[in-house]
Amino acid sequence: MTSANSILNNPFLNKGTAFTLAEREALGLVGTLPSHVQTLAEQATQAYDQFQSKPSNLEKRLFLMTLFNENRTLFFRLMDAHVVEFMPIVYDPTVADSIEQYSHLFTDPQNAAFISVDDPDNIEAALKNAADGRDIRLVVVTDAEGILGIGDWGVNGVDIAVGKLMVYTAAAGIDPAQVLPVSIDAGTNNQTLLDDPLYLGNHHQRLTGDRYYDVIDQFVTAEQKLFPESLLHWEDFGRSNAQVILDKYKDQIATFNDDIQGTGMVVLAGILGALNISKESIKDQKFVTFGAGTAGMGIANQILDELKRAGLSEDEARQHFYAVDKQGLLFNDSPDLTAAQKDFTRDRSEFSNADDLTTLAAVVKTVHPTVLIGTSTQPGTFTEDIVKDMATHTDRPIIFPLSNPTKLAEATAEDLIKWTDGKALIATGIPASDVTYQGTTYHIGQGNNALMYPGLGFGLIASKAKVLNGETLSAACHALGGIVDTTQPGAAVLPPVAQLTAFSQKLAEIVAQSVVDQQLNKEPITDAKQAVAAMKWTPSYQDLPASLALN
Ligand SMILES: NC(=O)c1ccc[n+]([C@@H]2O[C@H](COP(=O)([O-])OP(=O)(O)OC[C@H]3O[C@@H](n4cnc5c(N)ncnc54)[C@H](O)[C@@H]3O)[C@@H](O)[C@H]2O)c1
Ligand SMILES: O=C(O)C[C@H](O)C(=O)O
Ligand SMILES: [Mn+2]
Repeated sequence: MTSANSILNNPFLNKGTAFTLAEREALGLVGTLPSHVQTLAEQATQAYDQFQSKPSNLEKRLFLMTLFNENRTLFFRLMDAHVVEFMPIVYDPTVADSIEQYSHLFTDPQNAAFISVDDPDNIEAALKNAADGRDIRLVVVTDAEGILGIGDWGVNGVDIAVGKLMVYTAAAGIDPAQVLPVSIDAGTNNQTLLDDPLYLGNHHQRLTGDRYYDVIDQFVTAEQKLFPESLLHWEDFGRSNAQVILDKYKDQIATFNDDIQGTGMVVLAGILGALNISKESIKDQKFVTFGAGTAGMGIANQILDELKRAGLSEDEARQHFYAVDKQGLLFNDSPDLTAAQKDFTRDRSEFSNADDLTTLAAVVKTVHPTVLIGTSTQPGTFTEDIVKDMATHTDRPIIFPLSNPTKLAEATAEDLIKWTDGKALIATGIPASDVTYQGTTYHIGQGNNALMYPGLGFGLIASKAKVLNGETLSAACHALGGIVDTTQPGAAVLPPVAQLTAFSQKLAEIVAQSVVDQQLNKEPITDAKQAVAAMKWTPSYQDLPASLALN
């Protein structure tokens, strides 16, 4: 006989006060709940009132996480109704605050799997125990070396995996019982954590080199063995590991790196949206990527792919890029280039002032970019001078300050609109309010991979994709075209988060169709759209089998 507590404490089964009298009778719950039976809608109203009474975003998040820990159906019902309001609370930017304080605020492991590099023999056991018999189709894993732009947060970073998965369910409708957040605790180089007696992770420096990659490999092997139908999503790994890991597994299994590919997709989709507004061709653009790290180079590669699809040769396409990092413009003789950066360097002989190109200001002044992307983690670096300089050489400058969270953004949307007299076509990493300037209201798209990865991932899972390739990524980037009415003055370059559910569904269908068209599905599928519809979970209470009481 299952005890009342094992049902009430199981967030995938629990209905709380919504258990009917008959269910209470059948499941051994009589007398364990107040008498009045509520509907899900009534529970949602009560919970939303409590949510609103919380004084800060972090407290709002803690309240929502309590609900999430207790009752997934109720949590997602509420998120469904308030997605625009909840996104910045459960996800970026408030998730950054919760990560920084994770060890001090800890109350619940949230059904995540915690893998320690000090205990490699138990990797499979950790995944199995955390899954607890659930049919896992989606794993988000982080080692938290590069959380957003706030650096190394060790085991605290598990919250980003939990947060990304919340967005997956809210946006695309993956069943929350089919997902697994995973933390790989490889140690941390964050001295504050190492010095903190309450820090919940391994108190030692990060494991590196072959021993680290061996742990990653053991994790992938166990993950694929236990959950052969799952998609593996990598999040916030460090710059020196993210691309290496992706390259190792991308042709073997269904996997993607969100910071590289998810970000590349949302930026290309945003640029396509911007070019729809300006009526320009992508072949006429000059791209400066400021912050040539994991995201910056993922973006450059996705745009490069688009230029080649538009008919440019590899060499011609590469001429459109100027990658800027700490050293300034990256040249083929710059020291300390990463493997990804080497593909996007310039030759000093192209510039009479090559030695002066050590700052973003000098690069913009010399190159006259039409598109400026920020993934540098350096706040305020898109200065008024730089932006005004850019705007004197192009009619509709495309400017995406994408560094997260809020405190790290290269510029605010409001300043960019003001400095360019309303000409800039903008997307920001975190949500930005509308900007009203000289009688026009400008809507600001959120250039965050959250617009893309739920639909991408769901489409791959629903179509049982063997791998994700460039063809499918490209199809997904073009999927959002037409959703925004770009003829409206002040139109955003990307669709609003308010439509997240609708466009994630469309994206998933396009991704699944691309997989099926290329015969990359592991099992036969006759109708990709139908496969997506069949996989979709909605937050409503299901009848619990009476057999639960007899287990
Ligand atoms: N909006 C989105 O969807 C999205 C997606 C991914 C990453 N990001 C943001 O982009 C930022 C970078 O993330 P990442 O994963 O690429 O990290 P990363 O560490 O791989 O890359 C950051 C790069 O910026 C460079 N940099 C640091 N200081 C600089 C300076 N003063 N001038 C020029 N370059 C400098 C670093 O050398 C590094 O190459 C983060 O803030 C992250 O939140 C946003
Ligand atoms: O997590 C986000 O908000 C986007 C992105 O993956 C990031 O690392 O900043
Ligand atoms: Mn990320």
